[in-house]
Amino acid sequence: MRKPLIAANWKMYKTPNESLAFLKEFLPLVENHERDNIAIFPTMSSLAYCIDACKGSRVDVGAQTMHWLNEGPYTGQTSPTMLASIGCDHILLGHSERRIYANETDDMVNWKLKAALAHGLVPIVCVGESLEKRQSGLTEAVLRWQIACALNSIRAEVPSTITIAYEPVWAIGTGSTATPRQIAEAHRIIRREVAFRLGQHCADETRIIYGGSVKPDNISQIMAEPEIDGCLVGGASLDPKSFSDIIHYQDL
Ligand SMILES: O=C(CO)COP(=O)(O)O
Repeated sequence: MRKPLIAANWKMYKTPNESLAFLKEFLPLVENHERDNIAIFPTMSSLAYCIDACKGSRVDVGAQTMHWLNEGPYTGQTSPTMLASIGCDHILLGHSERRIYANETDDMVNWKLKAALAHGLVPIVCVGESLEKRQSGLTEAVLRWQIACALNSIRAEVPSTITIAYEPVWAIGTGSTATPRQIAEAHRIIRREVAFRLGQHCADETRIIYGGSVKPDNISQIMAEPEIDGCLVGGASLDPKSFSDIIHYQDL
């Protein structure tokens, strides 16, 4: 069935030296951890160093964004070919901070998802409603729309490599985590939409993870919901001990 994924999104934190110092402490802490997949998403400048440092470990490494084309006159961009060529195997797509601050549209997320699948990168597609949309009763409409756009003209593949991250914008970096019930409800909406687009079999295999103020002290309640297949952690993943505690939540 769906093996959980616990992932760290480091956003714009950590120089290469700081990333390597993190890994030096963190990798021994998760050496024998087999229950979950583990991934880290460092900044572009740390990516190649982290890929090298994680070789032979249980930790996968991905980029936080990419362009959808292989090359071209696009200053500042990195292509899927370039990521694959340095051994990068995961890619975060459509994070709300990219949608808000880099004007990433639903169409771009769809193009990037197609490019990721074509290059064998494991995509994590982020969706989630703003506080305003939730308060207007539009959570379901937003989630269905974002999923429908992201999956537009994508063919179902079994086994499915697509992971969806439900990240309500109002819970990111705010300390106000969504309740396990709210998360489970959103995950059911997402899975129904994936089933509608790609078929039930594919939807059953699609991992849906949660992100938004996940911490060592709330991870157990979140993971207790069977709908929740893992977490995407921001702030609390920057410290090796804290991220390791999140991963080992069942053992603490
Ligand atoms: O955006 C997130 C992960 O992608 C969540 O960030 P925080 O865990 O800092 O709320």
